[in-house]
Amino acid sequence: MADIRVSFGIRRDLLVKLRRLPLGWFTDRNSGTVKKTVEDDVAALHQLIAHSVVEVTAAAVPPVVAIVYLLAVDWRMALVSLLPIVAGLAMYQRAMAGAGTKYPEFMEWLTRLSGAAVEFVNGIGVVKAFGTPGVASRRFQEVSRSFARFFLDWARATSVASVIAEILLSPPSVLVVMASAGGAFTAAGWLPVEDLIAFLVFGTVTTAGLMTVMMSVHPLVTALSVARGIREVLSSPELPVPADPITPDQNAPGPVVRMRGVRFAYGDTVALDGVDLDLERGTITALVGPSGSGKSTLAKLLPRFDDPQQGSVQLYGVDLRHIDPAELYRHVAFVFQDSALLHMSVRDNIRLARPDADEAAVRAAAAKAQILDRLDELPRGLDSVVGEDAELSGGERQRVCVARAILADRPVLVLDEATASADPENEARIQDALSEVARDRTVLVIAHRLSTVRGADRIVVLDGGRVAEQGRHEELLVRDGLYARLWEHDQRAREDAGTEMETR
Ligand SMILES: Nc1ncnc2c1ncn2[C@@H]1O[C@H](COP(=O)(O)OP(=O)(O)OP(=O)(O)O)[C@@H](O)[C@H]1O
Repeated sequence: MADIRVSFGIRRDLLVKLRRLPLGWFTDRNSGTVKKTVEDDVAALHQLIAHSVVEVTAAAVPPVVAIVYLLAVDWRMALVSLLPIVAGLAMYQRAMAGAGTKYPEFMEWLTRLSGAAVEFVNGIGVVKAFGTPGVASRRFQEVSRSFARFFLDWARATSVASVIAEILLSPPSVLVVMASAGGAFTAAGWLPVEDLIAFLVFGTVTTAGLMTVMMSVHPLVTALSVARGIREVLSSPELPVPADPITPDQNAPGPVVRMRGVRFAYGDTVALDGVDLDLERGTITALVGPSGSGKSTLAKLLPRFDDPQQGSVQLYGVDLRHIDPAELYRHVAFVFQDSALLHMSVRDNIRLARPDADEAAVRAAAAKAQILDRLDELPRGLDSVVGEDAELSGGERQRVCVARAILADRPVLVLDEATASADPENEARIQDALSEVARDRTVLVIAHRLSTVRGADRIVVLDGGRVAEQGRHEELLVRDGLYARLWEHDQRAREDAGTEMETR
């Protein structure tokens, strides 16, 4: 019972914590890692509390009693009999040296290995289509090879010591030592024969029990590393929640979103360096810029994935840090590349924010997101379940997320345009979906392909974490700066892709 209470308590603390952590914390970790901590790791701790502790205690009692008894019978003989055990434990200690650091590393390798395996399996479709099996399996092979190297080195370093430990601690070795020492003691007249029998009978108890104790050390080491992981989650810094939250007024004059002097760094990497940005009511603002220029970092500050280290992000003139998070999400919706679909029907996925939305509203949102016809083609239409019979491409999944955002009907939307499936038809659909979404809304879109956002009200070009230039498409082309270069590059890539399609 105690263990169930403890596991339940830890899980509850973890879930409360997860609700308070900034969304940015989750983007730094994949959902597998979070699940592992909450479910698997807590289960491992349960295993420890429920089983290992009891097992270790139960296994330790007989040898301790036997040793005390033998010491009482004849302390000199008892000390001699303990020699192989002391030597065995010393060897074992040597074998386990470094396990405290090696074990977490071993667990990390397992996570990496399963990640690479999942990637490999997921990529099999592409492999079949393009016929380059070597490329896809290479990463998996590399990871398994490095894992094998790590494991062999570790095993080699410890195997001799652990084999000697096992031999020394095995009942036959103890018996051999006891029989020869006991024989000598008896011959010298130091030990009566009946006491020698007591030694031979109870002597093996000491080592058999110790072996069980040592077997249980393995789950103990696991549990310690698990406990470390859980502690790390529980001690991660939370997003400060305002004591006296301010409710923003949607009708406040001025821009809907205002960023001033925003600076954000990941450790030493400065991602944003003094960014000023206004999002005017009912407009689409496109963020463009070379890879790594800070687009995602900037966009994620608006739904408060993290707080900037300097400067401020305001919604209707109120700093996000003064707005209650639940209130913030009544105003701001977001669709990022990794926006997840849940394991439920497509319909329930779309109406996640409004579970009572009727069929007409769900279909209207899907139509606006340019995904309705595709969903109707699924085996069970909108009843099809994601992960079962609703097989959707990356771009399609994202359009389902857009439908969800449309139905949620928040006045501000942050959208990271899908990089996947860049075919012209998809592109046209994204553009249509965007103009639907933008009706009466304030939209910030990260554009990976400039052609989808040439109609945006304002294009903000980021470079090295700063706003390099901003304006409408035509204005920026005339300036002949970074945007003009990116545009030219984009056009050339499209032409090349077009030629490639034709020659196929
Ligand atoms: N979680 C993170 N930890 C450390 N550095 C990060 C992290 N996320 C981004 N960065 C770094 O911050 C900088 C800005 O990254 P960001 O992802 O915002 O750029 P981006 O313009 O969105 O790039 P892309 O177009 O490739 O998605 C880059 O130097 C990037 O390497």
